[in-house]
Amino acid sequence: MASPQQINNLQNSFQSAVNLGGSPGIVSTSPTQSFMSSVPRRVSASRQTKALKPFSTGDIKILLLENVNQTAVEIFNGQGYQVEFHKSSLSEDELIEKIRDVHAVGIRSKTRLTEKVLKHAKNLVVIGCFCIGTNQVDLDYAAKIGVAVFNSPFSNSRSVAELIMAEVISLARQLGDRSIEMHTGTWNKVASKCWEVRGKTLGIIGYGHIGSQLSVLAEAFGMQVLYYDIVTIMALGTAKQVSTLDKLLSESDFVTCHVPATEDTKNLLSAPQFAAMKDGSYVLNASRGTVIDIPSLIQAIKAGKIAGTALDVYPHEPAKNGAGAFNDELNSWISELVSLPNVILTPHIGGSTEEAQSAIGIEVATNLSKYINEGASVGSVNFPEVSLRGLDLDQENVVRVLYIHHNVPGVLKTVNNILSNHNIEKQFSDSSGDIAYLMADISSVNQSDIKDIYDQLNATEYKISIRLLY
Ligand SMILES: NC(=O)C1=CN([C@@H]2O[C@H](COP(=O)(O)OP(=O)(O)OC[C@H]3O[C@@H](n4cnc5c(N)ncnc54)[C@H](O)[C@@H]3O)[C@@H](O)[C@H]2O)C=CC1
Ligand SMILES: O=C(O)CCC(=O)C(=O)O
Repeated sequence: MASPQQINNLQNSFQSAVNLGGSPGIVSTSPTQSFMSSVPRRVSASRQTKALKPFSTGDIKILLLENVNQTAVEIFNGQGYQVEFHKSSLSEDELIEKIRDVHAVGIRSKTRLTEKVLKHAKNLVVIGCFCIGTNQVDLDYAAKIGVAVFNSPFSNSRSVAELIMAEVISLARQLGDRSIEMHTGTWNKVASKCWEVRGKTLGIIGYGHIGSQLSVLAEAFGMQVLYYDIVTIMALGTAKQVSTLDKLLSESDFVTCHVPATEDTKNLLSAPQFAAMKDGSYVLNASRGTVIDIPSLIQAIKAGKIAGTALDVYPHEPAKNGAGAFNDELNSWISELVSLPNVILTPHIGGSTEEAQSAIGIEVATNLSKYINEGASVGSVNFPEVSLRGLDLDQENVVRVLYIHHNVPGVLKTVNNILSNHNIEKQFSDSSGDIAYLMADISSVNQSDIKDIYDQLNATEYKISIRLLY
């Protein structure tokens, strides 16, 4: 586990890598019982900017599920937030109960934050997906209720790429089967249908962060790389982009999926696609369980068309670790799948390495803290990206207004009218679809003005949510 010093160093390098300014101080969400409490301000030694801090950070409650890395827990504790940590995901009913009062929730890929669940969140400001995929969250609904969602777009990409590379070789050499045989006392020294990967073609569907990392690794093993993507992407090394999925399928010895879960990628590989593949080729999936039609894959393996598969993700996955959790009640075809030769199954561990988890913990917890403390939404996946530079140390009586609103004409006029008794030091506004986000630093604000500003903004017809930081 990383030491506090290592976490500090990693956090510092993360901050400078993403070039996020601002103060590391303590803040809260909206005026609550501690709204007027005077808390000493903390100041960043390095940036010399004023820490925004409206009221006690003890008010900020963070719910962390699915064994989010301890680096995140330490960052949140360091901010003075109240952290509730769970190793596994929760049932929908438990989640609804727990999400009611929290300001932030941190999840990985299992927890479904649906409209039904989010409707029960009364204080929620931000969601952290401590992973790459965000399909488990209703992003549009979250934006609609003014909740920003952050993820970690690439901290585990290398880990996934390395796992896939290991599986490509394992499938080619039937390592899974040989190992299972040895565990049951069977010595089966065979070379038939076992291959080197050198000179073979790897077909990558989705040439994003993971697909492109994998491309480099595969070439280092002497493989040729083809990729198919819906956007034109510059090839790394001597990889070649192909214009159709069919071309990739018909020319590849190994086909691996690295696309997000969307309506378009649902059953991207099904019976017709398996039929289009080379005889004796292999299929790998470490993206999402919806991307491959597994019953059709089972038929293609049984027919001898596909020589093996490595799967890390499934349409339904157990909520927690434990014996017996992966069974036909979860997905009706599991016993059929496990009975087939050269099938490597892993429990969604593509991104599960110490390096990836620690980096993800730091990245997402830092972004969440910055959003809670300063309102900076840069890097959010469902929100307009807005940030303001930090306040100077000597600026007194300054309030930062965070106003999330419907993207309709007339808002700026109304809001600036409300703020017009004060000096607007700086202001930034951006929109994304129906949602817009305005940040403004206003000066010459007395403590007694704050509640009045809040009430006036709260009464505007366009408002989705408001926070005032000072
Ligand atoms: N097994 C695991 O533990 C992990 C799984 N993942 C999954 O892998 C997915 C991919 O991750 P990244 O490479 O980081 O994402 P990325 O967003 O960097 O790349 C995805 C690529 O897929 C392409 N794409 C989208 N729809 C497509 C379609 N219909 N056909 C072809 N290409 C399409 C995009 O244009 C993009 O280039 C994630 O969305 C996540 O679901 C990510 C990390 C860990
Ligand atoms: O590690 C996890 O829980 C999820 C990994 C994953 O699938 C992702 O990052 O999208």
